[in-house]
Amino acid sequence: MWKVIKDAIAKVFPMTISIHPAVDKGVRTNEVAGFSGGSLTCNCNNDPVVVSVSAQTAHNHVCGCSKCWKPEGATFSQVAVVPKDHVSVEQNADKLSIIDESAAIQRHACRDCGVHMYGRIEDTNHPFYGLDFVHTELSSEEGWSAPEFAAFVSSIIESGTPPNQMEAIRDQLKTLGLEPYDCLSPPLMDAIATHIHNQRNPTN
Ligand SMILES: N[C@@H](CCC(=O)N[C@@H](CS)C(=O)NCC(=O)O)C(=O)O
Ligand SMILES: [Zn+2]
Ligand SMILES: [Zn+2]
Repeated sequence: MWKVIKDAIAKVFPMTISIHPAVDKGVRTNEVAGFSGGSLTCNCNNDPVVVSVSAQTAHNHVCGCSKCWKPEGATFSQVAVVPKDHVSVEQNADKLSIIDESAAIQRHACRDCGVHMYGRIEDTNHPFYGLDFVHTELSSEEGWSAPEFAAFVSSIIESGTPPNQMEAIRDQLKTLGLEPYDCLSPPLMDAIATHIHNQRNPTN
């Protein structure tokens, strides 16, 4: 009974949550044509890890999965991809360690502040092999590609979001122009399925 009342209250008075600081006040589409990257810096005050990204990112999105790094207070991570040959660690590489060696995306995080500096796929058969995952909010440069959609939205429940807030959160994402999906966006899911089909049906 109490749950029914709580759900009814949540419906009438939807709470707005912090999706991510980069989008909470509206998605800023300040992408610059010809933008060619910048530096990502971890949150350490001393000896920060610095990673150079020498290309524009693609498929920027917010991700609700429990594995992607989120800034303090954010419910979603903001994450984009870039060819791995355009990612290099410039300073304090010794502070990096891989969060989970068995994960498809090997997230290289700063041991001191916990920020994930880049996620790399080592499996050459993976659909996204060759792309690194990066959080462009760690850069002071302006011009990065803007987030386009929200991925793994239902997964925020795994990190503690009450299920009765999901409808309001999906509405909040839609209002921001970030279409919510419970996995990746249809074009990316199609790309994954195409890759799998082609692997199973080699032409030569
Ligand atoms: N429901 C899971 C979803 C995890 C997941 O599949 N995350 C996606 C988006 S980042 C992925 O591709 N993960 C691969 C990996 O973490 O290696 C969770 O929240 O932990
Ligand atoms: Zn750090
Ligand atoms: Zn994720």
